[in-house]
Amino acid sequence: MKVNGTPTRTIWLAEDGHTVEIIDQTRLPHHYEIARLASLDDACRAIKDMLVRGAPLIGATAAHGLALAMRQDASDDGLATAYDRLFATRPTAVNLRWALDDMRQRLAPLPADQRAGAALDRARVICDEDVALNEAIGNHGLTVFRTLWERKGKPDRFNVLTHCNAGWLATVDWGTALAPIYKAHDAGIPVHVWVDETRPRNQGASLTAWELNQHGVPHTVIVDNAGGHFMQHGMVDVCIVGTDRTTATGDVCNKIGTYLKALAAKDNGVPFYVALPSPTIDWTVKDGVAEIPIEDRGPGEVCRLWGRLDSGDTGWVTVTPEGSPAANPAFDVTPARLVTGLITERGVCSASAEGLAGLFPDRSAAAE
Ligand SMILES: CSC[C@H]1O[C@H](OP(=O)(O)O)[C@H](O)[C@@H]1O
Repeated sequence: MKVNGTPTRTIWLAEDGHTVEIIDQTRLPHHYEIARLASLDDACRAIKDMLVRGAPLIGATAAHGLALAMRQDASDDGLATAYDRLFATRPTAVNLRWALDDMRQRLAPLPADQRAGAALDRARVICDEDVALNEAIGNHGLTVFRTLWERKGKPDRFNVLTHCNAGWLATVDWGTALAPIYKAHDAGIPVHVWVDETRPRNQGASLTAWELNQHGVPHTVIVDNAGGHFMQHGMVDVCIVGTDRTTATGDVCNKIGTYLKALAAKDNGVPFYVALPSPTIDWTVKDGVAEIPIEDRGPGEVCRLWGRLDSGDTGWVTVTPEGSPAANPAFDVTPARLVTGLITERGVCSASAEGLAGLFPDRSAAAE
């Protein structure tokens, strides 16, 4: 996508041909800053501290982290250590495991002196494939949105509600849940987006709103608790979210609060779609609530907010009393029964084992 009219991605190879540059998402929306990753340590910190975030981008950054690690220590021990350190950064997004497993199985058979080059080549392919997957999701999602909009008589405003940030900032480019929004907007469908702020890290207020501003998409930032109210009043035509891990049976793990949005959508007859690139499917898991590890990011994100102060400086504000405990599960699981459909790069299917097996017979069979 574009930033101030200039095409860009969220992660790219620096001019030196081996270090990596990223958009530092902890500084948005008030500062657009580029950070450089030159080592395995840099890549681990970028993922853990959420300079980069979003399941596909976490995977892409981990792939580049392995490539940086192979320049430092391409031995078998070096590969194992890099895999383990990157894997330990964040537990929920399955793209992290997918990318690390993909890289390891390609690097392990190689002589140590070939690993750094091969890792960089593969990391580039993972990034390019992510862009293609997401644009395909955008195209399939456009068809869903156009059908819904036409069924409503082509109103002069087509209201889409989204949670967290599953835009191009969560991927290498295009995004997943926002890709259909961009495609619909560009196709002339009068999209308006209700942007859930998404406490505690405010990925919606800080990142989705920033993205939509950059692309000129009409939107309104709302508190997380307002979505059900707008649905009750007929002001939401469709919900679309991303996912960090979707099970082989269609249970969807996503940012905390997604489950509550899906419950409200079900209660109000609002279609609830999930944008799902196939590397985010965990074919080894069937019961999302029981089996998906939910990251706990600690009380600090609940007790403090980062933003621009009235003075114009940016900084932290504490919003809870000293000594009040806080709980901070970063994700929840929406059962498949609450999901209208999964929008994948291969098309749209029901949130079910049959639906996913129908689109991905090769992957489903391999997981049996
Ligand atoms: C397209 S994946 C986006 C996904 O990742 C976000 O989590 P985080 O910002 O903590 O990495 C959120 O769950 C989004 O839906």
